[in-house]
This record gives sequence, structure tokens and C-alpha cells, in this order.
Amino acid sequence: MTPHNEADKGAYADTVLLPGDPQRAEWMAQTFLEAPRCINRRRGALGFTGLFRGRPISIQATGIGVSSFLIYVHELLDYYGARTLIRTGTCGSLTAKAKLRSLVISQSAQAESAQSGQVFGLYKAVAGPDPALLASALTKAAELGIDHCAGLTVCSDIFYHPEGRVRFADAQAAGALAVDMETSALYRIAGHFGARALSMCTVVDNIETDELTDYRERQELFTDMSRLALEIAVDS
Ligand SMILES: O=P(O)(O)O[C@H]1O[C@H](CO)[C@@H](O)[C@H]1O
Ligand SMILES: O=c1cc[nH]c(=O)[nH]1
Repeated sequence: MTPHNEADKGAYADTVLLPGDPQRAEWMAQTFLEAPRCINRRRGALGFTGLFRGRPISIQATGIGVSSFLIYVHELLDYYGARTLIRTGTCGSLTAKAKLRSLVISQSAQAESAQSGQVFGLYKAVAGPDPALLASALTKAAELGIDHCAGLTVCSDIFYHPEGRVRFADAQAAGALAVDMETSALYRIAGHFGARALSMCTVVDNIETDELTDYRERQELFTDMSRLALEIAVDS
């Protein structure tokens, strides 16, 4: 047990999938895991452990933003002994290459600005996806026929920003595909703890065109991402 998690030590598998949204965590656990067990309800940040093809896998909701994310992930790495983390998030597209409802695999992630969440400066580790997880994701996404692209993503601290989409101009010029609010922190904290990480996000809106998916269709939208994350997890 930790201040934010009521699960017993040993309740989490080595590999943990990390959606932000607790409803997504529950849907993924109930849809894809055999014998899923809810192991954390504290603050509604649902956590589950079950089996996928006979192998224990956990799913833990991390909430929104770096501050919330780092609490759950720190405890998973430091107290529960997680070794492989796969974020199954959502993102906003910054380019036509990352189509609405498709999957963006984060090959590298940068913070939105130098001031962005001082937390980024706390972790000095080289920050990026685990090369084997990334290679597995690219191979399996192609094999499964999943509509995806891979590249740079931006990690923002603020969803409703007074400057609006203009603030992403530099990132777009650098070729960024999409924005989320946790990936850069995932890569840094995983590096700090010597764990393996990969972030993939389904595109739920387009920052340029203002196209937006409906929340009610969203769980279904996550089928490809969930399958891919689980295929990588059982192979890792
Ligand atoms: O859907 P999740 O995984 O929470 O990810 C994205 O959605 C939230 C914003 O709506 C942020 O957490 C962002 O990173
Ligand atoms: O962080 C996020 C996630 C989804 N859509 C956005 O615009 N930003």
C-alpha cells in the first residue's frame, strides 16, 4: 500500500499498461484480460491485474497531467517493482499525418517549453522509448494492419492554454506529430529507474482542424491500441 494506492505489494505485474482515464483502464481490463481483478480504487484511479494469454498484466489509470502521472508511476516503479510501462493514452494531432482515430507511437518526446513542468528537469536520464518495445510496436502495428504513425510527440502541462494552438508552431516546425500531457515524463522517469517504457496514443482530436471524437465512441476507438499494447506486453 502507498499513499495513493491500496493494492498490496506484489499485486501488480512486471508489465503495466498506463491509460490516463480510469474508465479506459476498466474497459481495457474487462475487455481484454482474463480474470481481471480491481486492485486499486483509491481516488478513482482504478488499477487492475489479470492475464493475457496466460501472462499477468496490470493496467493502472494515471489521471491527467505530469503531476498526477508521476505519482502513480513513481509508486509502480519504486514500491511495486514494475519494470515495463506502456502508456495507452490519447493525444491531439498536430499534423495531417496523424489522422483522427489513428495511433501515434512516440519515438521521442519533448516538453512543450523550457518552463514546462519544472519536473522535467528533475530527471536527468536520457529520455526515450525502449528500443526493443518500439521495434516490437512498429512490427506488430504493421502486421495487425493498425493505422499508425511514429515520431516526435510534444508533452504539454496545460490543456486549455490562453495562447491556443499557436503555441505548438515551433513543435510543428520540428515535425511533431501530436500532443499529450504525460509522454515526456514517462520516458524520463523510466530512464531514472532503469525501466523500459513506450508511449502510444490514439488521436482523439485535431488541433489544426478542431475535429473531435465523441467521448461515447472513445472506448471502441481504443481497441487497436489496447491489442497492440498487449501483444507487445506478452512478447516483452
Ligand atoms: O486520455 P489520457 O491518457 O488521459 O491522455 C490525454 O488526455 C488528457 C487530456 O484530455 C491528458 O491526460 C492527455 O495526455
Ligand atoms: O493532451 C491532449 C490530449 C488530447 N487532445 C489534446 O488536444 N491534448
